[in-house]
Amino acid sequence: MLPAAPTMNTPIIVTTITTTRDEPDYDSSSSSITVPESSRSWMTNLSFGSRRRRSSVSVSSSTMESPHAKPHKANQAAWEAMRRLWRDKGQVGLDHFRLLRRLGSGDLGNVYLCQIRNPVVGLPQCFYAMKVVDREALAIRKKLQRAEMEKEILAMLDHPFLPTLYTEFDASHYSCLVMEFCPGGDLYAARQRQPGKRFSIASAKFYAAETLLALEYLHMMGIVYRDLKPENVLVREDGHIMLTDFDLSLKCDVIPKLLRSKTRLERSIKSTKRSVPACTAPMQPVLSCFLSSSKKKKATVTTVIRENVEVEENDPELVAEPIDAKSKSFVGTHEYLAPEVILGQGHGSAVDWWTFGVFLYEMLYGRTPFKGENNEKTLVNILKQPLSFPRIAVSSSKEFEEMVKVQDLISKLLVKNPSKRIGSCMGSVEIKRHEFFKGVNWALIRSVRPPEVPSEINKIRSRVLLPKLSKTDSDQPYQLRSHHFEYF
Ligand SMILES: Nc1ncnc2c1ncn2[C@@H]1O[C@H](COP(=O)(O)OP(=O)(O)OP(=O)(O)O)[C@@H](O)[C@H]1O
Repeated sequence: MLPAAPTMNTPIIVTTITTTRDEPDYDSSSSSITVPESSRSWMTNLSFGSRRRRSSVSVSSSTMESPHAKPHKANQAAWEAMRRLWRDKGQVGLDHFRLLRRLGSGDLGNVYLCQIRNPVVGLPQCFYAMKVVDREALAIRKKLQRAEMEKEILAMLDHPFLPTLYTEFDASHYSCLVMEFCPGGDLYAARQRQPGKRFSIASAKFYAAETLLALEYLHMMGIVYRDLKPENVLVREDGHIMLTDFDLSLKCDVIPKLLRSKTRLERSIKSTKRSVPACTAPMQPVLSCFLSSSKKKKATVTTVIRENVEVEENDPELVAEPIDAKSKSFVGTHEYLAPEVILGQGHGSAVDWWTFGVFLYEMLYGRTPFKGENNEKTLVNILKQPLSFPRIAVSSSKEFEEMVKVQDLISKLLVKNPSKRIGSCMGSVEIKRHEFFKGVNWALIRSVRPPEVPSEINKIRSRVLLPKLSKTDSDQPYQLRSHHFEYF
């Protein structure tokens, strides 16, 4: 039977019992939890097995003392300002920041726009996004470990399309995470602004390509994201994307593999007999360059070569996909849930390729593929309904060809059986090779001009016209209490 489906604006009460492993510790004390609806996101987890407690990562010491820990950000003014603040003050706390506006609220806490209180001489005044979570409140709601998992994951990340955690500290019973600020809103809002509330194929391809690279990196780090949707893809100042919100992510071990194309020997064997699938890699490297900084050793790839296999490699490919990850948690957003998540039979990294298909579909068609009249019907549709595409007008034969290609890719992503889904075997490599992405320069995509660069007006709006912190704000649960407003 399907789990109880929540309706909009009502709390979700779910009483599913299952066992999990590799979970970031959700509530295990009760078989029934109430999850307030937050945006379109919801989550339930009911873990009764043994769970590993994860210790919180001290970003303050790991990243700030070592500015090279985030090489992609090393030249950023925002990073440099934070590094100098740390160096000058010896530690960073809430009173070093001026909180300007509330940017948004989620299930775990509030996110504020902020600046360093005393500008660092010689550097531009930078904006930051500070996520503030009330640890005491989260502990009562059995969600503290979700917040800790998010912090742990954020501390690991160093990628152009993922958030940088500049610093973190505690203030009383609040945990504060200082991250990159994205002034361009999210892709859900951006889609609403498009003609017909749909992105053009070119725009969808751009956003999908950048999102794919972010997911690829996460998988290499052993992180199954599990909550892809346009609302979680933010737009940076330069128009490129930043995937955010890691509180539903699953962190697990990943053993990277180096796949090579067929050798002469294998090709001759194949001509007489069907060979093994490509994902049964004959070589298994131990890769350390993708490990978190705390585990980082030398960035080396050691290749273990299977005996009796001819060593002639043509363009070997690295595949680091947490294929063996297994979770039975019921997490995600209704319209984006993968069939295996709904069935509770255990899911792994292939859920991200399913959600990637839904994401691509929504960007192009302005709605998700299996949406029903209510959440329960949506879940039934996901399990039973065949995929279909609405007819939309195309203006040229080139656009028609592109539409055929993207539909083919979506059809391969939205395969209900996860083991037959594109990406489930070799991860992002398979998807990047699809005809739809032909011509995408993956290495230089950061230099491509994005479909929309948030205009100066938008930037000013998001900085100046966002709702001011009000009495109502201060009265809401899980916010900084009034005596903390002196910091604003
Ligand atoms: N770096 C950022 N720059 C700008 N706005 C942000 C940033 N991070 C978060 N926000 C805004 O704050 C809102 C809440 O943030 P976030 O989704 O991280 O909170 P959450 O508690 O994890 O939410 P959820 O309930 O979806 O899990 C987002 O919807 C977004 O609008």
